[in-house]
Amino acid sequence: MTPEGEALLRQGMGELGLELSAEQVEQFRQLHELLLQGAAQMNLTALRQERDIVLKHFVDSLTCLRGGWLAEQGVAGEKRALDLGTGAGFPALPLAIVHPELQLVPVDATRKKVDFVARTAAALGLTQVRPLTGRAETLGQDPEHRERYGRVVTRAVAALPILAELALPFLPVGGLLVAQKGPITPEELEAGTRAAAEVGGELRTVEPFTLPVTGDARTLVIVEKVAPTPPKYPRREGVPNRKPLFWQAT
Ligand SMILES: C[S@@+](CC[C@H](N)C(=O)[O-])C[C@H]1O[C@@H](n2cnc3c(N)ncnc32)[C@H](O)[C@@H]1O
Repeated sequence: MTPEGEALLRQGMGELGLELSAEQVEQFRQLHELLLQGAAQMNLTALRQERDIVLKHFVDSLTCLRGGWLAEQGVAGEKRALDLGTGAGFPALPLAIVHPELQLVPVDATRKKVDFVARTAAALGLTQVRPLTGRAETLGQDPEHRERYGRVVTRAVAALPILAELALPFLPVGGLLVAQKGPITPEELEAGTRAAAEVGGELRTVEPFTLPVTGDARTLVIVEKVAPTPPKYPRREGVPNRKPLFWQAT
């Protein structure tokens, strides 16, 4: 990472209220390098420019900390958080760098992405990160994972009605889904609210905000689990996407 990249990282994190230690900056530098190496070998991320990686992966990932829904309450209560559809490790890896006390389980359906996340976490010394290959539909029905995570965080994975069905089964009553999204339409929000209710969730808050430095529009959606998820959810692999609850598949 260039000195300009490092300055941008510090500026962006500063705007989120995070002051990075020299060790954390070094971990982000390594993450940047490994991401570029990985992207050269496989289809890992569309972002290749340093500025984009710093702002749209690293800083953007940590916007899930807004409001304290994830880490503060997560640390006080249930310490395990699942990152649903982590891809190349976002938000899990930046989150693990700034919150080493959080036990993180990044999950993705694509093995080669999960292998990358596992190798990268090991290289960065992030021993609390335990990546897992699998589909949320299957893991969410597995007693080893169902209702076993205090928080589910997810960035840029699916429309809210789909996320509700995929994420809520992992939470016990009282657990929270923290969904990082771009701008959200009233229709998606309405369908998401209905879908959440169907699987035992209640919308807590919808917070529009802008990404530091770039000013890009983002939304943080928090759903609380208020009742057990009916056993039929999540439906089998592919169905939540093909036939989303209360929502038209696109
Ligand atoms: C657009 S990428 C986003 C990756 C990452 N969260 C980020 O923000 O860079 C969506 C990821 O979700 C994964 N995914 C989508 N549906 C999934 C499911 N049902 N179970 C597990 N992973 C899923 C895909 O394999 C893909 O890697």
